[in-house]
Amino acid sequence: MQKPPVLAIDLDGTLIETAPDLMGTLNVILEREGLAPVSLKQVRGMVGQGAKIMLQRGFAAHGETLEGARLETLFEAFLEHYAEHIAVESHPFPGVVEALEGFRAEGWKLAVCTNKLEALTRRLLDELDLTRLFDAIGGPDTFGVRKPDPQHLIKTIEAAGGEATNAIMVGDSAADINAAKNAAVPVVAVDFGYTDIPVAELGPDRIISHFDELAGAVSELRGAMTAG
Ligand SMILES: O=C(O)COP(=O)(O)O
Ligand SMILES: [Mg+2]
Repeated sequence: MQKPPVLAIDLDGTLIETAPDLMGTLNVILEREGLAPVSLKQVRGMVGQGAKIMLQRGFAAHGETLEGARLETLFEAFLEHYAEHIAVESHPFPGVVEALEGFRAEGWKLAVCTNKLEALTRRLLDELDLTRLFDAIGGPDTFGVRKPDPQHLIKTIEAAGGEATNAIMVGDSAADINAAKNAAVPVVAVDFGYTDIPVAELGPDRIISHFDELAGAVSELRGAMTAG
């Protein structure tokens, strides 16, 4: 029997506007270390490779290299503070819930494929009452691989009950687009997320500016898949 189609979706900057809360915690850590806060605009270019890299980028913005034991200590502090402040301002982007409910009604399985740690992802989705929408959640620690490694995407799709040959990825940054390309999964990019490089330069198959454009983009890609 054919497996159901899977929509695998990135979290930060694609499903959820998390930058304000990520910035809040990053700035608490920077202040503790005697450094000035970073702006929301800066943070939007730092997210996508996981919180540890974001923390390093926050220090790099001040010309500081953060590594070794100090990195690990501050990363622990970051996780502790962020877990307690994960849904202060974070909220789904407009149209997310309606669009995803539409896909579910049509028989799609939905999966989150994120470089945010799985426990934090679950906590955030629980707080926003969104966990119910997803058949699988794959963080970088769930399978021990992280985007742009294609295995992160492939294993997440399989955990949702599907297969990579019958799936579509939605994301906001190079990690997402490259993971999808590496897995030969068509990819839709949102242009309102977090990336230091404009998504148009990263070669996604489609670009959308609102979740109400997702169904149209996906059916175009499905048409191309069956035609090809
Ligand atoms: O935590 C991050 O930096 C990135 O998370 P994302 O993969 O959901 O964008
Ligand atoms: Mg993202």
